[in-house]
Amino acid sequence: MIRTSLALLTRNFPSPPPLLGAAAGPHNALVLLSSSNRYALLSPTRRFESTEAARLHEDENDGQEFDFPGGRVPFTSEMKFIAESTEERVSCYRILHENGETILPANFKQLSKDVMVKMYKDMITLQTMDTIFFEAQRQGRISFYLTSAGEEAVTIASAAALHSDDVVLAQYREPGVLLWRGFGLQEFADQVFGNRSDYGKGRQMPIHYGSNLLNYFTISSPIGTQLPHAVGVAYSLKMDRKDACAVTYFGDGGTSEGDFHAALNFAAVLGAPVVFICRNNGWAISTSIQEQFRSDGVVVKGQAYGVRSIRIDGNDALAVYSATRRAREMAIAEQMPVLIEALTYRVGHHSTSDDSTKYRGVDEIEYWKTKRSPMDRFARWLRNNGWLSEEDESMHRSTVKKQLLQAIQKAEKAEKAPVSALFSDVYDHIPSNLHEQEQVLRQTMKRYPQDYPSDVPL
Ligand SMILES: Cc1ncc(C[n+]2csc(CCOP(=O)(O)OP(=O)(O)O)c2C)c(N)n1
Ligand SMILES: [K+]
Repeated sequence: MIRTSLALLTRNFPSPPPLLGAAAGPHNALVLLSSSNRYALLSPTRRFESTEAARLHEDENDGQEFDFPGGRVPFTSEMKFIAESTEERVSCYRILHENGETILPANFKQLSKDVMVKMYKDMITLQTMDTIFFEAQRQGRISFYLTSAGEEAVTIASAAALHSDDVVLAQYREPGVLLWRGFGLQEFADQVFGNRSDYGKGRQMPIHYGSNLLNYFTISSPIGTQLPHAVGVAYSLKMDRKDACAVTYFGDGGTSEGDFHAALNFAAVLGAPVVFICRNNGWAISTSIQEQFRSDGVVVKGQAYGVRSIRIDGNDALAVYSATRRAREMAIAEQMPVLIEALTYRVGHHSTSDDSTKYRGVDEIEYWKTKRSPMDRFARWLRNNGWLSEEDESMHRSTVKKQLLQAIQKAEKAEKAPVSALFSDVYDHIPSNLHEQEQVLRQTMKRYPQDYPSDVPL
């Protein structure tokens, strides 16, 4: 098999790149790795072989259908364009009523109390972090912050459904996932204060968290870049035959980036085990979803790329948890991507640099905050089950608040990373142009000390 494919490769590439190895790829295709880091996919499937049998069949059915790569295509004499939309919108999977009662598939009682209670407590922690860090920014102690308010269930309930080996590539409004995985309050505080203990050594804006230990790629600001990266990660998990998947998060705005479309297609074609989770929260800064797309949201885009998809109520923690768990199982067992569109709402401003009342009504925000809160709904269900008491909840709230204030004090006092850290960690041997830049920076800092922070060690 390998020999045949190598022969094929040699035929198709006049001077093939030196081969480093071969591995089984999707649909038993062979993946050949070359030293130029390119690979060729040699599919053993009969793509363009319109077989004798198929041609005979065509004759038999009077030319009613024909064989075309991908399957048989029926003919029609009716000139019919595919409609730009369907009459009915794609329905939304939900299992928890606003009143905290489940719309019950009976087996739903199988949920673990510990997992469910931790989910809710992490939502409270996230909410507390958001309140305190937001205030710290308003007090001028940190430069920037961005909350997850209104989207606590999407991130925390989905994180709870994953395994720790699954690799997460998030946008920026998903610290809930990191929190679920065990990132500590001190680690969050060190990052937003950009001190020496921050894993990024203060080189990124606040909220650009990352953790090697917790399989969470460091956030990068440009919208959508994490999507093709996630497909690459998933494909590598596939090649290593790992029992894990990649999970990537993004907003509705992110789906207008080319990277979203490239990633979906790339994932479908390669059979990459990746779960795409779109937080459709209604707004991309000041751009509403009515201005973002004309389609029925995001879920319908999956099918066009050959990706199994579901729309869920992102404010129903149980729906998020169960759909993510199932999506993960399918992605790994069937080695394919799955798309989840979670309908939710960004209750807070886009970030501390935004005032969202300039472009949306206060009524709309209030409605989502009070009538459709993901936390209130989930808390009602937990209380109905006798799994959570008001005392537990308020105790957790005050403990977290105290711990976070301590963490902030420590993070604020901690030394910043030295100037040299700006130039390290990318190259093994620092190139000469970076050495020059470092020298120029140091000279400028000496000449204009008033323009540079005094707490950064030289
Ligand atoms: C490539 C790129 N274009 C524009 C921006 C500026 N920008 C930052 S956040 C954002 C909105 C993204 O909205 P969405 O993906 O819906 O996520 P949300 O903020 O609603 O969670 C934009 C346009 C950016 N960071 N990167
Ligand atoms: K990104």
